[in-house]
Amino acid sequence: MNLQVSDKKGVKRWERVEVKLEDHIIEVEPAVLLSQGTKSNMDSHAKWFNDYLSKIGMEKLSHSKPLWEVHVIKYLANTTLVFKIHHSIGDGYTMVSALISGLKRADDPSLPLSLPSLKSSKTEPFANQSSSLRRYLSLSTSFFTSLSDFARSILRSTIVEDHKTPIRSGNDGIDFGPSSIFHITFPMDQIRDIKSKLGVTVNDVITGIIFYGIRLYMQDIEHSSGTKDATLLPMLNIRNAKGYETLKDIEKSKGKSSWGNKFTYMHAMGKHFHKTMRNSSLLISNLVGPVDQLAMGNHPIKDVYFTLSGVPQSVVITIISYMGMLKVTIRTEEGFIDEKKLASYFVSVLLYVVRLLSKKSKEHKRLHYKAQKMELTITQPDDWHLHLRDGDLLEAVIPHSARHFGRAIVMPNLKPPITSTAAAVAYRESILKVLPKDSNFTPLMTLYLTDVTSRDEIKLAKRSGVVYGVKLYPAGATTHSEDGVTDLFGKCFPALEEMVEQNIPLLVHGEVTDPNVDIFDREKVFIETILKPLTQRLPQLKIVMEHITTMDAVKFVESCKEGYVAATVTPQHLLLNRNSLFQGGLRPHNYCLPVLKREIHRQAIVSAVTSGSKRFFLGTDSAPHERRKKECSCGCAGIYNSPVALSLYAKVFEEAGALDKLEAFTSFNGPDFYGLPRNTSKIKLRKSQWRVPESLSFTFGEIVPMFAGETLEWEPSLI
Ligand SMILES: NC(=O)N[C@@H](CC(=O)O)C(=O)O
Repeated sequence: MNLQVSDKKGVKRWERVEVKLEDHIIEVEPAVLLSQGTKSNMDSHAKWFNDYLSKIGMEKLSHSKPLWEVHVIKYLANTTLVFKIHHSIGDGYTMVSALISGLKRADDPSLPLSLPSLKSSKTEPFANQSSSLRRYLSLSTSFFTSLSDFARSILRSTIVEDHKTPIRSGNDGIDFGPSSIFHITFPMDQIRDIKSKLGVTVNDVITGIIFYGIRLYMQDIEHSSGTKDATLLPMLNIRNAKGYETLKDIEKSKGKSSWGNKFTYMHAMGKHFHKTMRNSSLLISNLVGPVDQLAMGNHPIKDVYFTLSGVPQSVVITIISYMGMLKVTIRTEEGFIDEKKLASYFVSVLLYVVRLLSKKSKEHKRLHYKAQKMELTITQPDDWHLHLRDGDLLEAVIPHSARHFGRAIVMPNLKPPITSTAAAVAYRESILKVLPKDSNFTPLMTLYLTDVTSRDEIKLAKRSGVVYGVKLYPAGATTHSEDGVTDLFGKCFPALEEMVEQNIPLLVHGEVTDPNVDIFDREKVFIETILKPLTQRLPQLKIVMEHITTMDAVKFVESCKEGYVAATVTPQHLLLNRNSLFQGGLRPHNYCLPVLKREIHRQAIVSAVTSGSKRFFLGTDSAPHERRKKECSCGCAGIYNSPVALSLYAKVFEEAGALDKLEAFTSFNGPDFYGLPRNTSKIKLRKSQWRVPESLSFTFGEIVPMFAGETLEWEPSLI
């Protein structure tokens, strides 16, 4: 082993020295520290381990001995080895080769290791299309893959410094400052599937996902950062090796790859490189690891990852594949990055790409279907979230729902609210009384949950046969929610337990009411602080998360057990983003609660409903308010969409190339979740243009419908 020494003239050279193992092997006993552990040993170990990595990352290797250390950490039955190796000894490829040389396959030590392919695939269904996704993914790496481009980028960032952004603090001393490390794991199959569909490389896919995720994160933290300079420095495997070589082969240079730090060698401007790193925002490095499980002696290796320390960036991303999984390790400057949020963007982007591609492949089949089908016949839909109001307003709006929908879950937020079964029965009578003649429309009633709703009331509701859900309005969240819940986990808990017994779903307006929480974050915070604990405490409770508006809600619903948690989705949250509130001026008729969100959230919801998942179904949240109550200094929240809802849902599914999924969303998933029979009658959606009226006039005043004055393409009619 060599040690770097300087002679009298200060010239540096390597000198061979004897290795004293005891100077390099450091045994650590975290168990001692764990005696002061907090809530659970596992958590405190993870925290301890993170801090330990941060600490050893901050310590420079001693130059009085060869520049490597192995830290041996024993925790319960597991042993973790941390190899800390100076970059002058070798680059990642060399080091992993060296490591692998001493290891064998866990299943059969006599078999050679297999590596996944890095090359772009031959099967490229979308490769000939000018797919923007493909261009985007390959652009993000090919930008750097030619040496001249890379050199130019190095020169550029040697001189020009990136802006300070949510991913670049620009602080001095990040290199050896404290850091946090966290991981995300992606299945390689998913990455490979994207790679072959787009005809790009695995590197393209990974870097594309990370680059896009980073941009979304930046914009989320500070919207204006979307236009700021942020240079991504990918240090991808440039050896193009077909497989890992043994240490001996590399040493004898028998192999195609030579020992050493290839990365620094390739970029002859090594001395500029540190500056380049300092001026740029993000470093990504990836390695291909073996597909098979490795073993050290008789001990199978569960997990492998690597990271870089002494790097002057606030975010360093290192990636290695192992046993069919891609382990992404994200090392961040401590206290500067919201790592959970960053990780959730990477996951969301991956899911988004997967969905988009699966839709695209189905689109091929559907093109024919779409061209031919100028008329769709589907089972009559139901509306699983509807405000019918009472009195004149009820009489005015009921024909619009009754015309096309078979049933509707009728919201109880009247003045006063429908808090008892007796009130629900009476409200139902008044709805039936004003139904248009010959209408088969069936109102499904709901109770308004309050802090005093009793177990007996829930039992009565079930026995009545007309109540199908209990609505949770957090007090003060939306229109007529003043009498809503203030103590869900306390005063309301017996009623919730009874709902489990009676198999009555809880219908949730999912927003916190804390005025200190930004209005655009209220759904997300509600999920974290209310819904997640609720599903943990009452896993058998059926929950419908009403009118979801965010990617977070999609992820939450998808993470829950199917059949227990579902969501309704409105036309406005599928078609509009928050820009629609301010287009050319304030747009009160696009104001509803939960308020419209960013485009990325809209896209996530569209992907979710058009994916064919059974967890999402139609709920218009059609909420009529008189024009004068919307166009005033403090306008009501609520969009009136009953007359246009079906046309708009059809538009969304058509644009997503998913018309074949429309019927399940409008007519199957809802009754299946509620345990009710599907409708037997049919409706027709004809592709013909019709104009939405500017407003609807009644004796008491006007209501402005959603998309007033606009032309829509799908026209529904009962058969
Ligand atoms: N959606 C709305 O913005 N308003 C609804 C109540 C609700 O569902 O939040 C209403 O009753 O007006």
